[in-house]
Amino acid sequence: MAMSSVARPRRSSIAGKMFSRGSNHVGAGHRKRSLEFYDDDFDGCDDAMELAQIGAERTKNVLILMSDTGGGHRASAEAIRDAFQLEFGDQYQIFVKDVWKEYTGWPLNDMEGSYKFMVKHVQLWNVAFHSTSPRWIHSLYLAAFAAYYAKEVEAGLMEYKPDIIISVHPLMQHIPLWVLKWQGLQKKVIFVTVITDLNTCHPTWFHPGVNRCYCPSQEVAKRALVDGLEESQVRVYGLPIRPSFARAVLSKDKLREELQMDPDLPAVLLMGGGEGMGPVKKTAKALGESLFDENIRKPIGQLIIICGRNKKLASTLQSAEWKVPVKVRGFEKQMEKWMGACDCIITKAGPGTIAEALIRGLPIILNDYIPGQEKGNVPYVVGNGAGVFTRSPKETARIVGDWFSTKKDELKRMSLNALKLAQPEAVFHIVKDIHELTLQRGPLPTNIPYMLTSSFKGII
Ligand SMILES: CCCCCCCC/C=C\CCCCCCCC(=O)OC[C@H](CO[C@@H]1O[C@H](CO)[C@H](O)[C@H](O)[C@H]1O)OC(=O)CCCCCCC/C=C\CCCCCCCC
Ligand SMILES: O=c1ccn([C@@H]2O[C@H](COP(=O)(O)OP(=O)(O)O)[C@@H](O)[C@H]2O)c(=O)[nH]1
Repeated sequence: MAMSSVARPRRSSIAGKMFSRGSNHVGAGHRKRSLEFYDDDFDGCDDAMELAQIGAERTKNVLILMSDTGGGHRASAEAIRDAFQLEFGDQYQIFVKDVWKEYTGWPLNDMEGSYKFMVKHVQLWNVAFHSTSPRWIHSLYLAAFAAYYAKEVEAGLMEYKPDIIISVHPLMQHIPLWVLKWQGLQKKVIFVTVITDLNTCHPTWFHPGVNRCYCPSQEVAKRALVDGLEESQVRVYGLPIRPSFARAVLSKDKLREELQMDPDLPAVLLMGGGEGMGPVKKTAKALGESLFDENIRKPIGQLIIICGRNKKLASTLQSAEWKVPVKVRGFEKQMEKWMGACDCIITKAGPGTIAEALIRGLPIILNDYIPGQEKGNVPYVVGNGAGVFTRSPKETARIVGDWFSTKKDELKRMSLNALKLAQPEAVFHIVKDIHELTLQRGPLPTNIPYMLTSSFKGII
C-alpha cells in the first residue's frame, strides 16, 4: 500500500521572519488549521525531503485558482472540474478555490468588489487595464503582493496540497509560481494556465514559468508567443465550456416544454454575463415592441431575459407589462437548456457566453463590451460571420424583428457560421493534455513536500 512520505517544515524560515505579521488577516483561521495539519503530518520526522512512491498511484490533487470577477472564470473552472470527473473519475480530486479571497488580505481578498467598482466606472477600468499591461508594471505590483502575502498564499496552497495547479485567472500566475519557487516545488507541482479571454487578453495571463498555457484561439496563442512563451508550452483547444453543453441531447421542442416556453414562436435570449451587465433593461423594452406585429396584433417572437446575479434588474423586469411572451429569470444553473431552447442571443461580449452560444449555434448580437479584455471578442464574432455588434437597443430590437420575419435566411447562415467556430470538446482536450503531462512526469511522489516557507530562494 502507499506509504506516507516524510518531511519536516522548518519553522523559523527567512520568509517567515520577513513576513510574519499579526493574525488579524483574512485566512488566519485557515492558516492555523493548515499548520496544525502539517504539524501532525510531519511530526517526528527529519530532513527527508525526497519522497518514495510505493504501491498504487494515489489520487492526485488538482487546485483550480479562480475569482468571481465576472461569471466566466468560475464557469471555466467548473467545466474543467466536471471534465476531469467524467474522464478520470477518482484519479483526481479537484478543488475550485479563490485562494486570494480565503487567505490573503486587501486588496487581493476583494477582487470581485474592486472589479465590479471599476467596470461600473468603465474609464477607470480602461486606464487600469492598459496602464498595467507593460510587463515591468504588472510584475512590480504582483511581486509586491507576492512578498507581502507569501505566507498566506503558501498556507492556501498547503491546505490543498496540489499536485497540479490550474489557473483560470489573469492575476493568478505570478504569485503562486513565485511561492512554488520559494518552496523549491516548481519542478514537483505541475502549473498550467487556462486563458478564458478570446482575443485581447491582458499580458498577465502569459507567464513563461508555466508547464502549459492553454489558449482559446490562435489570436491568443500568437500573443503568448510574442510575450515570450515557447511553442512547446502553448496549446490551442478552445475555451473550456461545461461538459453539459457538449453532451446535451434534448431537442428544442422538449426543452421548450420543460421550460414552459411557447412551443412555436421563435425565441431570443437576452443576457449580460454572470452579473447581468450592459443595456439589458432598455433592450428588453425595445424588444417588447419590435416582437409585436401591430398589423396582425400578435407577437412574432418570445423573449427570455436572464439577469444573472443582478437582482434589481430581475425585479424591475418582472414587474413590467409585456405584449409578447416574456420570461425573466435570475441566476440560472442550466444555461445549456435556455440556450438550446432559443434561436438567437443578445449579450455583452463575455467570452464564456459567446463560446456557449457558438456551441448551441446561436447567432449573437453583441450589445456591449468591457474595454480591454472583451474588446477583441467583437471582431472575433462579427469577423467570423456569427453575429453583429450594435450598442443601440432600438437597432438590436429591429435586427431581431427582421431575423424572426423577413430575414430568416440571415439567421440560418449566421447559425451555421456559429457552429463552425464552436469548440465543444475543448475542455476534454485540456484535461486529457494535463493528464498526459502528469504521465510524462512519471509516478508522483506519495506526497508533495509542502512545508512552511523553508527556503527563500531567489526572491523575485
Ligand atoms: C501608472 C500605473 C497606474 C496604475 C493604476 C492602476 C492600479 C492598479 C489597479 C487595478 C489593477 C487592475 C488589474 C488589471 C489587470 C487585469 C487583468 C485582466 O484581464 O483582468 C480581468 C479580470 C476580470 O476577468 C474578466 O471578467 C470579464 C467579465 O466581467 C470577462 O469574463 C473576461 O473574460 C475576464 O477576463 O479582472 C480582474 O480580475 C481585476 C481584478 C481587480 C483587482 C483590483 C485590485 C485592487 C486594486 C488595487 C491594487 C492594485 C494592484 C493590482 C495589481 C495588478 C497588476 C496587474
Ligand atoms: O444566470 C446565469 C448567467 C450567466 N451564467 C454563466 O456565466 C458565464 C458568464 O461568463 P462571461 O465570460 O460571458 O461573462 P462575465 O460574467 O465573466 O462577464 C457564462 O458561462 C454564463 O453561462 C450562468 O451560468 N447563469
